[in-house]
Amino acid sequence: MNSPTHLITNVSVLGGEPTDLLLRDGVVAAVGQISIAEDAEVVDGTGLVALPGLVDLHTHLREPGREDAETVLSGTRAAARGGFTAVHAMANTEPVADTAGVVEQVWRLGREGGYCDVHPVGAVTVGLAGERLAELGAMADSAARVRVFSDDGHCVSDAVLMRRALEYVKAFDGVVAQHAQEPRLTEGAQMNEGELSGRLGLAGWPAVAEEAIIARDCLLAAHVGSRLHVCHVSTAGSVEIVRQAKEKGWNVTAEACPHHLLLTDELAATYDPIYKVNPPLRGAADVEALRAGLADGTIDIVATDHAPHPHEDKDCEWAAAAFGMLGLETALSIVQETMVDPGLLTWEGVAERMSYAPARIGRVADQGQPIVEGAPANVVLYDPSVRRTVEASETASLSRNTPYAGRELPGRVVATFLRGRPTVLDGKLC
Ligand SMILES: NC(=O)N[C@@H](CC(=O)O)C(=O)O
Ligand SMILES: [Zn+2]
Ligand SMILES: [Zn+2]
Repeated sequence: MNSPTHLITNVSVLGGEPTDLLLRDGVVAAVGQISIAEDAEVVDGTGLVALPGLVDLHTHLREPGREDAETVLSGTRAAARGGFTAVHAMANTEPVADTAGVVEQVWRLGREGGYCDVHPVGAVTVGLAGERLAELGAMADSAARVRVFSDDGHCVSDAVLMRRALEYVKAFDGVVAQHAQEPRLTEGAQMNEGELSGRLGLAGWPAVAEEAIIARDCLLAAHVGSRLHVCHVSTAGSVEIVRQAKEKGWNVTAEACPHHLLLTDELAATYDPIYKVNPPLRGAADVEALRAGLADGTIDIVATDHAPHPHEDKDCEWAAAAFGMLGLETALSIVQETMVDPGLLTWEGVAERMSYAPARIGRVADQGQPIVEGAPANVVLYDPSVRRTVEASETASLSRNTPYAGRELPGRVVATFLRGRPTVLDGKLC
């Protein structure tokens, strides 16, 4: 696609001294003092931070099957508004993304939309049923070039299947992304297990149900010499297990979600299912451990777990409501609030955890690169100085289940460029 040349003036690349950026023919054509570029559209970058296009390793797009909740198009528009230039689309669609045909369909829809690259995640087991391995090799060899495999929404709880999946993906340098939830320990679980779940009369989801699977999978990954990625780490104990695995040199990576960096289980006391998510919101000590783990690199990345649900699946009593919350359009603001503003992460650190590292883990070759001459022009312009009140109705998502409605958050995505083409300008979708 031919895109106009853009000259971004006086912008701070990753928090550095203000400079100019020329985006031409899909690449960063020049960085530095740029005096003239007659053919360029000028974007005033004063006060803005330029970051590499964000890469999400964990997004639910709901197409095929639940197009009432989200489509590839609506979800990638929300992604662009959040500063993302690539997302990994989770496999728990209807039908499940467990064949080359389905992953190619999702990949193609992403290309047609043009808002954000879509890298489909392949299911580990047929139908997410946890019984037989899906055709991992065929998905890897397909046009979608799948490298991340996950039964997310479900845990691959059978240790033999998990071992086989870890062994199988080595052939094409893939990774198994585990939704760590021991099923027997979480039957009927509704919220974090603790004093509060007892008081509220909601069945508890204990930390050990997450930690036991993470510990097992780290051991399995080490045993077969494969790559493991841990989805949505939510407890202090999980951070500790991942830290130990890394100290042993095992090939384990982990993600934290914005909501687990900000919100705690006390919100369940509202009985408002907007706060119902899997894994559940945990305690303040867990939030603190996640932030510290993300700061020191134990937790490699931030992933949104953007999980759209239509109002009929959320506007009901807590026990009947679906698990999950929106995340793409607020992720960067929450990372600013919880990590950058308190001094736990620099903008350089944000680029690592929201762009470079997720692209590396997902083996996305053409994204997650520093903003230097010759690099693909995947760039976000972000204004960290403003504050805004989140309005659920303003989302580009087809669903409205943001837990931040009415909350004031810092920062705003001003522009997003995908290979030099603006997907967002002046804060508006192009
Ligand atoms: N996170 C959630 O609460 N829900 C996700 C599934 C998942 O990520 O496990 C969904 O698909 O809705
Ligand atoms: Zn999950
Ligand atoms: Zn998920």
